[in-house]
Amino acid sequence: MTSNATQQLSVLRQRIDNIDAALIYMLAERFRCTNEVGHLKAATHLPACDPAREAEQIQRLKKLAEDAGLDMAFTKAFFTFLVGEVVAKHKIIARQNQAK
Ligand SMILES: O=C(O)C(=O)C[C@]1(C(=O)O)C=C[C@@H](O)C=C1
Repeated sequence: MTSNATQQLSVLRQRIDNIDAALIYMLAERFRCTNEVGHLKAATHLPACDPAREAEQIQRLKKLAEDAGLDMAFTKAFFTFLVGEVVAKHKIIARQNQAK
């Protein structure tokens, strides 16, 4: 590898590290928010999962992904994985509430 290529790789990796840090902080903030939703749902006996809301979110994300030039299949898979984690956490909160 030339020293120019090494320098370019280093600059790109620094950008990647910054983006990863932003993603981690954004995800943590999203989970803090969904944690509040989980407590609200448990207290009001709402189901952990809301398929109608998820369908709306996927439609919205489809438009955002198109505009941003992000692959829709990846976007949907990532969203499905993320919401699956949220629903699992909602269910844990609901069980903890029932045990009180
Ligand atoms: O909005 C809700 O009702 C949530 O529980 C949050 C959330 C999400 O992570 O965006 C998670 C589960 C639901 O099925 C829909 C959306």
